[in-house]
Amino acid sequence: MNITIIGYGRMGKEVEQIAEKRGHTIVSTVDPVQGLFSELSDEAVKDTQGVIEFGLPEGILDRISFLSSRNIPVVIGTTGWQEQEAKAEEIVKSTGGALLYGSNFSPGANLFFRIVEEAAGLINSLDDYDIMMHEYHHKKKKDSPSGTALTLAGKILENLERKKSICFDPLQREIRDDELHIGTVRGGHIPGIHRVTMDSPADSIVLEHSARNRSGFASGSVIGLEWLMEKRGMHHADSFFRDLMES
Ligand SMILES: NC(=O)C1=CN([C@@H]2O[C@H](COP(=O)(O)OP(=O)(O)OC[C@H]3O[C@@H](n4cnc5c(N)ncnc54)[C@H](OP(=O)(O)O)[C@@H]3O)[C@@H](O)[C@H]2O)C=CC1
Ligand SMILES: O=C(O)C1=N[C@H](C(=O)O)C[C@H](O)C1
Repeated sequence: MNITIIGYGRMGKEVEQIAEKRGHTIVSTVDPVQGLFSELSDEAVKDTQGVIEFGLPEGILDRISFLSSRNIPVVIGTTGWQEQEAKAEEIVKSTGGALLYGSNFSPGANLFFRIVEEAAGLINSLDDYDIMMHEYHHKKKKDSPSGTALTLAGKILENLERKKSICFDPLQREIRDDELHIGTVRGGHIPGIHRVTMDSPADSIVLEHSARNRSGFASGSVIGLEWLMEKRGMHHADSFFRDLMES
């Protein structure tokens, strides 16, 4: 398949390598500084069959609208735009395009989401256990908490009745029993660690997903684009990984 990469930074370059290994061709890159094209245009996508974006949230709805109205399927890994998801869905629906969005495209993290959902559900009847989250990322990361942490938190809130909302730093008060605290740390070169701790007076259970590098994120996004080619509408990575894990 002929692919355009939007956002030619750490992830864009990793996607290029993995896509080529899977037999695809990168026909263009769009990035204000490092791309063959500095912005999305008809010229940038003239030979393109599908797009993978790992960029910044600014202008994301314009890019979705551009691609969807030209019937070019797009996989979006960019995080930090969750409040615009409903609008994106409307755009894709009204223009008849195809979009796959996920805060974390690594198969391991998606397996982790399912394990955490199950664990959160199990402690519904074990009131002694509180639950909390930590995430660690490299110092260049722009959004906080990470998209993955917000996805995980959403899954915990859906499955554990006593948690009703999320809170994160700065924290200058006690945690309420119905709050899920997310601690975020930035530093060094960490590709991404997400930890869920269930803590009781007697013991502590720690579940953790730790990315060794960015290859998992990139390969999931490329396989996600292959999956999306047959589809229309806006899809969440959950549906894609459910298909992958259950096939
Ligand atoms: N879903 C997933 O599995 C994963 C998601 N991510 C997310 O992907 C995003 C990118 O991460 P990463 O590659 O590490 O970040 P980088 O900063 O290395 O790369 C982002 C690139 O996008 C460029 N860019 C900014 N605005 C635009 C635009 N409008 N059009 C095209 N390109 C643009 C940036 O240019 P400039 O630097 O000049 O601004 C930069 O080169 C983040 O949101 C991150 O959270 C990361 C890993 C996995
Ligand atoms: O910016 C990153 O690096 C990552 N971003 C994603 C997120 O915000 O969850 C996925 C992964 O954790 C790496």
